[in-house]
Order: sequence, then structure tokens, then C-alpha cells
Amino acid sequence: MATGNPYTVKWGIMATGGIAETFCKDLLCNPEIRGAHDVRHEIVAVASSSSKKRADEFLKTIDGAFDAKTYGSYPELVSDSNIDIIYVATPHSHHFQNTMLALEAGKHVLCEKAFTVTAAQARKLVETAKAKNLFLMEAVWTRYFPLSIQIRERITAGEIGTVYRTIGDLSFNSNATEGKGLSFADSHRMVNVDLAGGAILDLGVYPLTWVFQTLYHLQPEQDKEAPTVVAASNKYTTGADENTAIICQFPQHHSLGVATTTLRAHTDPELDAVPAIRIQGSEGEIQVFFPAYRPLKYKVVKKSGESQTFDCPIPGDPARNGWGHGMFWEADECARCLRDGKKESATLPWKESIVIMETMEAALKQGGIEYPELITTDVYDPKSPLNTGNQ
Ligand SMILES: NC(=O)C1=CN([C@@H]2O[C@H](COP(=O)(O)OP(=O)(O)OC[C@H]3O[C@@H](n4cnc5c(N)ncnc54)[C@H](OP(=O)(O)O)[C@@H]3O)[C@@H](O)[C@H]2O)C=CC1
Ligand SMILES: O=C1OC[C@@H](O)[C@H](O)[C@H]1O
Repeated sequence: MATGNPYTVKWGIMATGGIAETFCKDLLCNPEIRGAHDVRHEIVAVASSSSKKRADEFLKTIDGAFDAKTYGSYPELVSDSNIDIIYVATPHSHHFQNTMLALEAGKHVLCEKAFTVTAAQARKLVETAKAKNLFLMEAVWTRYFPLSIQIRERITAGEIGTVYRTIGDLSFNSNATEGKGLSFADSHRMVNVDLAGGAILDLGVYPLTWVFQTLYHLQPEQDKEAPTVVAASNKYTTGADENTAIICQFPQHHSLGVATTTLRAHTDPELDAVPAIRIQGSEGEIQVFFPAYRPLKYKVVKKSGESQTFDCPIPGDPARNGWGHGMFWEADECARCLRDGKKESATLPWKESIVIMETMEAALKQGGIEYPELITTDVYDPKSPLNTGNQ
């Protein structure tokens, strides 16, 4: 246990949608419940691009941080001198402009996945954070789960031998009950190209996370090899991808990753019948169960067929009705990096977020998926409607 007072991070929350609510509820959990004695979190400000009233309502929804400042615009939020770090919880389309807005205002940033819409945007964010000496991290929360840490450690310890292949899927059966369409309205962020919708950027990033954290992240630094990418997509009527398969080849490491995602079928309709991820090595494999973004269980199966299952429950805070979603671990990582003066997380370094964006960009290109100029530009514009809330 660390001695002394825990290091406190003051968060500013940009946007008041679904994931902002979940993340904030996790920030409000007592860190001691998950054994984190060295850091704590405070929500000091919340902004909605629609109105200050919406931000006020959000505080009621999360049932906490009642003293937080509330704003009706993102530019006001990033100007608040009391904030250490901004959590960007807007749709993918907005991540580049919104993160630039925060970095330009001198704020550290945790930005939701997918990091950006293009690889050039990701590179620009990293260049800006580096130039301004600010912390920046893509919010791929799954990487910070004890389950992910254990699996990376088992691979490094050689428990399944040399890993040759990782196969991962994250898919939902989102077919409408009638007709051939999906259950989402065409305007919904899941399928709306103006919001950079589609399976790859929203869901595909998770099977890719498993491919990358097992086949790329663990490569020694001196032999880092980015993948060659082969991909195919089927398009939905909106132009977004509804069904995509991505092969990542690492020829020098003799390994292959296969990441699939669809909005047309479920990874594991029986929930627990088939693994969502298989990490396959010369001496056995590790199977991770659905969902790829929030797994609670994995199995180590030795070459002999002998197997052992490991449960990794997410601790809940009894003082918050047992709430605990698992996003607090990435928040703790941000806090520790800020405390230690680190600008990037070693668990998801900048270079890796960029290579993942390059992979998704290659897949989008091969799948013929195109997004509008407003959301693909890598020219920062503080007056972009994506920052001012008129879009
Ligand atoms: N880590 C995870 O498990 C998850 C991550 N996500 C990621 O979080 C991000 C947001 O997703 P989610 O919270 O589900 O989305 P929501 O649609 O629920 O919320 C998005 C919020 O962004 C703001 N916003 C600003 N401009 C727009 C616009 N033009 N259209 C829609 N919203 C806008 C709004 O907040 P306001 O009006 O207050 O400005 C809105 O409430 C995405 O990047 C997604 O991939 C999503 C779900 C789970
Ligand atoms: O990040 C996510 O994880 C859960 C999914 O349901 C959601 O669409 C996605 O954004």
C-alpha cells in the first residue's frame, strides 16, 4: 500500500452521452474497493454542447460531483483552469477537433476510442501533445483490466509458447425486427457516416486490441513490426461498414491476427458457449469470453488439452449501489501517469495507437468506406462546428 495522501486528479468531462455517464459513475467509485490506495478522482466540470441545463441534468444522472462547474459549450470547458485532464466522450467524428481544442488550451486528454477517423489525425494529436508536453491517451479501457494484464503476463512468461495467431470478434445482432435494415436509425452514431459510424471504428477496435496487445505490444522494442493489412467490408445503406474482416500479418514474427466485427450476427448468442478471442501458441491457447471490450473470464488450454478457467470480476462499490463498470482502471492509469510526469501510457503508447489507426484506415480504404471532409481533415479549426456544437 502506498503511504501518504492519494494523488488527486481533477477531471473535466466533455459530452454527456452514454459513455460519459458510465465513466463518471466509475470515477465516483471509491478507489479502495479496487485496491487503488495511491490515486483518487474528482469530477470538477462537465460540458454539454447542447446546453448548460443538459450538463446540470447530467450531474443528477451520475448522482455525484454536485459541486462541479457546468458549461453549455466545449470551448468554455477547456478554458477552466481548475481542470487537470479532459475526458473526450463525443462520437468518433469529433475526437480530432475536440482533443485538439483541449490540448491547445493546455489540458491533458483521455480520448474515447476509436482515437480518430484517420491515421493522420492521430499523428497530429500525438505531435501536438508532444510539442505541448501534455499527457494524451486513447481510452481503450480493456487494456487496463487485471484480466488483460494477467494474459499479457502469461504470454510473456511463455505459458502458451510462441504465439502464432490471435483470432478475435466483437459482433452484435442488430438486425431490425422487420425488413432488412438494422435496428439503429440512420442518424445514430453506429451507422451515420457524418459521425464516423460503422462496425470497424466502433467495435472492430476491440478485436484489434486483442490482436495488438498479444501480437504487437509484446514484440521486443527493437523488432517492432507493424502489420500488413488485408480487409473486406460489406456496406450498410448509409455507407458505413456493417460487416468487416481484417487480417493483420506480422511476417517477421510468423504471426497472424484476424479481427472480425459485424452488426448482423452475435459473437456468442448463447453467451459463454464459444470464446470471443483465441490467442494461439505453440504450447496451448488462451480463450477470452464475450464481450471483447469487458471480459470477465478466460481459460488457459494447454496443448495436452488440460485447461483452467480464471474469473476476473469487476469490483463494485457498496456505497454506490454496487456500481463498478471497469473504466476506473484506465482512469487510475491516467492519474498515475500525471502524478509521475509521464506523457503517454506504456500500456498503450502513442505509437501503438497510431499503428492501430493505420490498420483501421487501411481496412476502411479496402472496404471502400468513405467519410466526409469535415471529419477527416487533420487541420485543426477551433471554430469547427464539431467544437462549437453546431454539428
Ligand atoms: N469505452 C466504451 O465502452 C464505450 C465507448 N464508446 C465511445 O464513446 C464515444 C461516445 O459514445 P456514446 O457515449 O455511446 O455516444 P452518445 O451518442 O450516447 O453520446 C455522445 C455525446 O457526444 C455529444 N455530441 C456532440 N456532438 C454530437 C453530435 N453531432 N451527435 C451526437 N452526439 C454529439 C453529445 O453530448 P453533449 O450534447 O453533451 O455535447 C452526446 O451526448 C464514442 O467514441 C464511442 O465509440 C461508446 C460506448 C462504450
Ligand atoms: O465501446 C463500445 O463498447 C460497447 C459497445 O456496445 C459500444 O457500441 C462501443 O462503442
